Amino acid sequence: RLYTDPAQLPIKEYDFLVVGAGTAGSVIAARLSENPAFSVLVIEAGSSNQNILAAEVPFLGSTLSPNTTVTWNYTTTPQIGLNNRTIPYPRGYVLGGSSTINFEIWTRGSIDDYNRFAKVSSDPGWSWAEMTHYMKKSEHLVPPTDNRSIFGEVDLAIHGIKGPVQVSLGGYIGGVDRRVIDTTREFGSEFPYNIDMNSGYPLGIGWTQNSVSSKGFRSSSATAYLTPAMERDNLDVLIQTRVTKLVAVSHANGVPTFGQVEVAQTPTGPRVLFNASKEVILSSGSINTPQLLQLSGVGDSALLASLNITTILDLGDVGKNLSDHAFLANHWLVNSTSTFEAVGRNASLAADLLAQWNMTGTGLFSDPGANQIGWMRLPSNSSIFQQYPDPSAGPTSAHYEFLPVNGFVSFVESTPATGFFLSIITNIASPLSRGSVTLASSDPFDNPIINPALLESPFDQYVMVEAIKTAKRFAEASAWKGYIIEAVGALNSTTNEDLASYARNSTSTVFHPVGTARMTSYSNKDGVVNPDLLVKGCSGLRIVDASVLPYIPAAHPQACVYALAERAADLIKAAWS
Ligand SMILES: Cc1cc2nc3c(=O)[nH]c(=O)nc-3n(C[C@H](O)[C@H](O)[C@H](O)COP(=O)(O)OP(=O)(O)OC[C@H]3O[C@@H](n4cnc5c(N)ncnc54)[C@H](O)[C@@H]3O)c2cc1C
Repeated sequence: RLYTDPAQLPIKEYDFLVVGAGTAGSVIAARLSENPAFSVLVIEAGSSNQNILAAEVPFLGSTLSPNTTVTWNYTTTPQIGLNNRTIPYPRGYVLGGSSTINFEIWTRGSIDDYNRFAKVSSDPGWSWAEMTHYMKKSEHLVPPTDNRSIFGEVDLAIHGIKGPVQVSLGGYIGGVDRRVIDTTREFGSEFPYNIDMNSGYPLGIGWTQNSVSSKGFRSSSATAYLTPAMERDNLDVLIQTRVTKLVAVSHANGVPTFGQVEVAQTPTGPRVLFNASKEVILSSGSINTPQLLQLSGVGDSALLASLNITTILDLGDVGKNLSDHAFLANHWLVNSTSTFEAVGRNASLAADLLAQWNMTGTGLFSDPGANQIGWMRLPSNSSIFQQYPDPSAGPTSAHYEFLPVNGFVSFVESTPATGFFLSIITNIASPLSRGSVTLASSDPFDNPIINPALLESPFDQYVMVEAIKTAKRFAEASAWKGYIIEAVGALNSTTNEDLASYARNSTSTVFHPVGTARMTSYSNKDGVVNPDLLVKGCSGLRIVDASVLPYIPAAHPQACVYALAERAADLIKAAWS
């Protein structure tokens, strides 16, 4: 059942308390409540996901960020790698968390990404071979909204067909799609066609899969997992309520046991306590999970002391190791009048597209907007490897990503009033830079200090310059002749130095922070959680969200987070069966 006020809840003790009904938290709440013997309360700071049109219409998803009522309106610290610019840093503040506001791209990552998780945790359960079960368990591959034949655009054999999240190919083909595919034919050695980047071998260019249903709706962890589970008597969902502290209820031989959370609805509102008889499961995401740990006395004791917070558990890695994907949209002026600008500048066309979506769930608005993705590596003899170690997980993991879009995309500048555009977005897929999340104060309603360290490492700057040069080569294929008019602005630069300067001026993020409560092996004293995701050095507290990933996958991470949460649910069920 859904509650909006902690005072309404009939009971104050549950077997499991889940902090955050986001991507991972909703999976955990839904899977644990499958066992009627378990009672589960999930507490979400944000609002319900119901009746939010832009959270349903795939094409409108990007309008939910930043600075809306469904996002945590965070901003980064001045970024050294970005000429000291600050960047908006939204996270979902709503049931479903970031899966309700994200751009719906569905990529699993590579074999090497998962095998590295298994290696650093000494747990083969996190390997690609073992995790494919959970990837399939979370997804249901469905036809695209245009119902076209997807033969040759996806490998049906590798996908789940019964999972909660509906996954489909973009349902509106037009614009630049054919030109992108034609480029893979003409320049096949540099840009090989990849029939399915979710096979574990993502390198090359292929069709994007999205968390979008066959009826043209966003499929989020709220719609796919939480809402159906809320009919159960043993699952309660409390929204508009922030967990302000995790409380240790006992100590034995220096080991604290967590079993209580404190919640509040406003900074000065009453504090209410809930008890967990089995576990508290922290699923607040890569920013709020380390924030809440630190507020609760779990973290670097020197930092906590400086904020007058008593250390309960000295874990120096809390909030460290923040890894994110730097994002740069490169623009070309094109000879077309049917790019996304046509919709942005024509209210009656937008209204018609919305009406089409409303009536039939089809058309441009049923498509998130980027129908192909490319994953690329630097050549293995790149000079940069003489100075820096290769941060990628292995030869199947990309160093950078390509995202061609039929219009002007930017998180840094607004769309020009005239002209029609092609964007080829270049993202750093395997960054070397590492940032942090630290408390600004001991007030749980204060925003934490977020430093994703975008392009801070010279390695990442080098990769971005190589990615831009590759995008320019891509745009030279004959498929673009007569279509592309010219590159826009500093993209025209020809020296590495000028391209690096352009990158520092124009890069932002694709909003993929992970790693701030990283998983390590049982024998490793560093790290925050063990391979079973229990917090080191205490009992009763587990973390299940993107913060535990020790490295960022070379992929948009939601599919990885769903699979992680599915396995975590099995681990928790097994621990308490
Ligand atoms: C704008 C944007 C676009 C993105 N696009 C893509 C994409 O296209 N493809 C992709 O794969 N990934 C994308 N991502 C990333 C992806 O969505 C996230 O990596 C993933 O959803 C993270 O899941 P999570 O469970 O760790 O955290 P979240 O889903 O963010 O869940 C955390 C939840 O905890 C709640 N919470 C936090 N603190 C508290 C507290 N103190 N008390 C109670 N509740 C709390 C939050 O409100 C939230 O609901 C995008 C992210 C953003 C923000």
